[in-house]
Formats: sequence, C-alpha cells, structure tokens
Amino acid sequence: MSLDGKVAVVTGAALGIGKAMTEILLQNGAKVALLDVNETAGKSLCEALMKQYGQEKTLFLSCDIQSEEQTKAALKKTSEVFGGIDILCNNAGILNENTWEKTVSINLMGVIRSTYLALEHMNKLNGGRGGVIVNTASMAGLGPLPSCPVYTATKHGVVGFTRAMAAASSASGYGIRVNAVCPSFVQTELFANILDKLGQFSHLADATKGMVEKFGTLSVSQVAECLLELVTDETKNGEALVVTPQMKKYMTFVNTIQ
Ligand SMILES: NC(=O)C1=CN([C@@H]2O[C@H](COP(=O)(O)OP(=O)(O)OC[C@H]3O[C@@H](n4cnc5c(N)ncnc54)[C@H](O)[C@@H]3O)[C@@H](O)[C@H]2O)C=CC1
Ligand SMILES: CC/C=C\CC(=O)/C=C/C=C\C=C\C=C\[C@@H](O)[C@@H](O)C/C=C\CCC(=O)O
Repeated sequence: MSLDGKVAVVTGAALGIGKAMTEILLQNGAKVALLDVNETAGKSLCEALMKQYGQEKTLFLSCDIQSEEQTKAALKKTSEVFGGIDILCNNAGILNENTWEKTVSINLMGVIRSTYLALEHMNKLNGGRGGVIVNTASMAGLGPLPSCPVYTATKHGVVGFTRAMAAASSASGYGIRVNAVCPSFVQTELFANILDKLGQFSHLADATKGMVEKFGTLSVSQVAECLLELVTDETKNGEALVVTPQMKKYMTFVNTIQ
C-alpha cells in the first residue's frame, strides 16, 4: 500500500515511539494527525514538522484517549481537515504500577475506544475507505514482565483485542486490517522512568534490569520501521510483529482448543 495521499492518526504522537511513527509516515507521503495529551510537546513537534513537510501535511490535536468526547472530536476534526482516515496508530500508553487503574484506562481501554471511534470513519460499511490499524503492544503482551503485572495485562489485552478485531473485520467486510507491533525495551521517556513506576514490585527492579541486559534496547526508529511494514504490507492482518535488537519475527499462535 502506498502512503501517498493517505491520512494517518497517531495517538501519543508527541514523544518517543509515536513521534518516530509520525515522522516515518510523513517521510513516506502520508498526512498525519498527531493526537497527544501533552500539548506543549505536541504543538512544538507539529510546528517543526509543518516546516519540514508543509502546513497541509500535519495537524496537532490535544486529546486524552481516556476521554470519549476528546477522542471523538479529534477523529472528527481529522476527517474534516484531511477528508477521511486510512491509518490509525494506537500508540499512546503509560507504565505505572502505582496507578494501575490509569494504566488500564489508557493502555487497554484507550486502544479499544480509539479503535471503535475510528471505525466510524474507516469502516467501508459506513462509507469509509477501509485501511489499517496498528496497535503498539509490547513483548509484555506475549509473555510476563513480573515487575509490572498490570502493564503486562494491558498489553496482553491489546494483543488479544488486535487478533479478535482483525478476525471480526475480515468476517464483516470492514476493509480494515488490524495488527500489533510488540517491541522489547525501547529508548524513550517511558523506559527511562520505569524504576520509579514499579510500585509494590519495586523489589523486582534488579530482575527487570537483568531483562534489559538480556534483550538490549531498541531505537524508536527500529519500531517505526516495523509500523511501516505492517501498514504497507496488505497481506498482514491479525499479526503480532515482535522486534528486539537481535530479531524481528511474526508470532505464531497455537489454538489450544482444537
Ligand atoms: N519504551 C519501551 O520500552 C516500550 C514501549 N512500548 C509502548 O509504546 C507506546 C509508546 O511508549 P513510549 O514512546 O515508550 O512512551 P513515551 O512516554 O515516550 O511517549 C508516550 C506518549 O503518549 C502520550 N500519552 C500518554 N497518555 C496519553 C493519553 N491518555 N492520551 C494521549 N496521549 C497520551 C504521552 O504524552 C507521550 O507523548 C506505549 O504504548 C508503550 O506501552 C512497548 C514496548 C516497549
Ligand atoms: C519494564 C517495562 C519497560 C518498558 C515497557 C515495555 O513494554 C518493555 C518490554 C520489554 C520486554 C519484555 C519482555 C518479556 C519477556 C518474557 O515475557 C518472555 O516470555 C517473552 C515472551 C515472548 C517473546 C516472543 C518469542 O520470542 O516467543
């Protein structure tokens, strides 16, 4: 799929992985709506991107994906300005075992909310153009991170939601592919602050450091390259693409109930 003329929405676009996703989408010809709760960083990035790619290519919308009202308005504005939505990157997320309800609210409920609201614009059965949704899960969506069980739960939920939505879309004729990218550790602000966010599991910080040493850390660009692959390869639907500094692979899932 060529990105020329396509319209993308990136949540959590202001920093880290979302910023890299935004940049690679613009580099490949898409228009991008940047959604983020961090207005300062979002506006600053959007201004810089407008200078680099043109005013007509980017839009920043202040949006907390925990809010139905704000998310609905941001997606509506995106469609009004750019004429529709072809790509949704559900990237916004936090890691904080101290505020686990907020972690669930953003990482899982926010992904579900953004997906359902975007379907109103993307679904071919609603007059949409179809397209692709890519959810930023994590390797913690495929196996446990003992120091952050709730974060692990949210990412497992994102992987399961991704696979089920992909099947539902295919069976329903929505014309929308749904995939997940599952990175290991990535050099971002979220990663830099994890040792303060483990709450009652802070005693497992050393074990987590051991996992970081085992896996190493990715750059945000390496994750953005995976996003581009999942967006442009129209054969990919219901996939979980795992990426570490050592490897990249599509997960195979065994249906235990035959
Ligand atoms: N950094 C890492 O090691 C890994 C991160 N991930 C996932 O990647 C995604 C992005 O994380 P990073 O770039 O590392 O974090 P980050 O903290 O650098 O950037 C996250 C962005 O999301 C925004 N955001 C947070 N809550 C929001 C909300 N309620 N509504 C809208 N925007 C919101 C923040 O303002 C920020 O701009 C997250 O879903 C995270 O779980 C997955 C695997 C590894
Ligand atoms: C402390 C969290 C820091 C940053 C956020 C984040 O999401 C980082 C995740 C990084 C690594 C997670 C690794 C999990 C490893 C174990 O659960 C293994 O069981 C991995 C499971 C499947 C891997 C895929 C495979 O090779 O089969």
